[in-house]
Amino acid sequence: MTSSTPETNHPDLWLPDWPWPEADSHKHKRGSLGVVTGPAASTGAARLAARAGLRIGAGLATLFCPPSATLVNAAHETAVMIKPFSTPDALAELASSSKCVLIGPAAGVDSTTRENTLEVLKHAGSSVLDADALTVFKDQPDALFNAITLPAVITPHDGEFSRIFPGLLDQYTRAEAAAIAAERSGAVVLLKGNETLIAAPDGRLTVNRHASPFLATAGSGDVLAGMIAGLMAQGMEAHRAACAGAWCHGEVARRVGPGLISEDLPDALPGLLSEFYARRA
Ligand SMILES: NC(=O)C1=CN([C@@H]2O[C@H](COP(=O)(O)OP(=O)(O)OC[C@H]3O[C@@H](n4cnc5c(N)ncnc54)[C@H](OP(=O)(O)O)[C@@H]3O)[C@@H](O)[C@H]2O)[C@@H](O)CC1
Ligand SMILES: Nc1ncnc2c1ncn2[C@@H]1O[C@H](COP(=O)(O)OP(=O)(O)O)[C@@H](O)[C@H]1O
Repeated sequence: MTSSTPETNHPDLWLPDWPWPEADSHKHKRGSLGVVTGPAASTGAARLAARAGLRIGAGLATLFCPPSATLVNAAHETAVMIKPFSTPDALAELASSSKCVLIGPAAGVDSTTRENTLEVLKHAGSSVLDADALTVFKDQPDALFNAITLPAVITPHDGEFSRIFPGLLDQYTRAEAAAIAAERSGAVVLLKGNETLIAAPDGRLTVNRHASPFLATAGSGDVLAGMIAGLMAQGMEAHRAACAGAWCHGEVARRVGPGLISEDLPDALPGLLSEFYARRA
């Protein structure tokens, strides 16, 4: 493959397509986001993501959780809704009524996550896969790639990337590796790092350097996945949503600065979004 030169991420690439609500909008029109949680002791990551998705404008955000996790989620959430499910079939039904579903953060590395991920890919309008939803396919990445037929974004860090695309980071530059991964998987691939590469299967390739080292903290990637899923729930195209999510994630991190914990990121979005809103044509 020839050397890939990525375009630098900037609001000009995606702000014209920002999904602002119309005067006659209502919550269902703004788009519904589902986020799958792990079992009772592993629910925080999905909650971070769901809050980020709601803050970035999804009209509805719902945690889809195993019954054992209902109470712990309910005890934490107010605006985010909760729907328990017991089987992959039941998750398929919930996913069918969602414009975008995010699965992976603290989902668990087991056959349940694998089955649930395949149902999400088949039934949700679009999907974002992160963390354990990628790791569970490390022995059979083609099973994952073959299931990607609808718009999807995958958001691996280097460890997760190497599990499903073994060897690419050793043989190629990060930009080339991301581009090959997007072509191979059929998903938009967002390869996280201090420089984040965002590659689409159609060849678009973007690098995001608008970030902060204070993002090196537990849960910040979960928030990023939630932001991207929240934009896709509102109908934003997958590569633009990934670029917009990465830039906004970096910007709110810069605004929070030292002392940042991942909970701070969603709640810093309204200030940034107000500035964007004032700038719209
Ligand atoms: N609040 C919550 O509930 C939170 C829950 N979370 C959940 O925790 C689960 C585990 O997720 P995880 O990311 O910590 O570990 P995982 O991918 O299983 O393996 C880690 C190994 O991968 C490698 N590695 C290489 N590059 C890397 C990189 N850039 N960043 C990180 N690792 C990198 C490195 O190995 P090494 O290269 O050092 O040999 C490292 O030892 C997952 O379900 C997640 O969603 C978190 O989101 C936090 C908030
Ligand atoms: N040194 C850094 N500079 C800029 N961004 C960083 C840095 N370290 C981590 N990040 C960003 O923080 C996020 C971390 O995501 P991830 O590794 O999935 O963490 P978690 O699983 O804890 O949510 C990614 O968006 C990554 O790009």
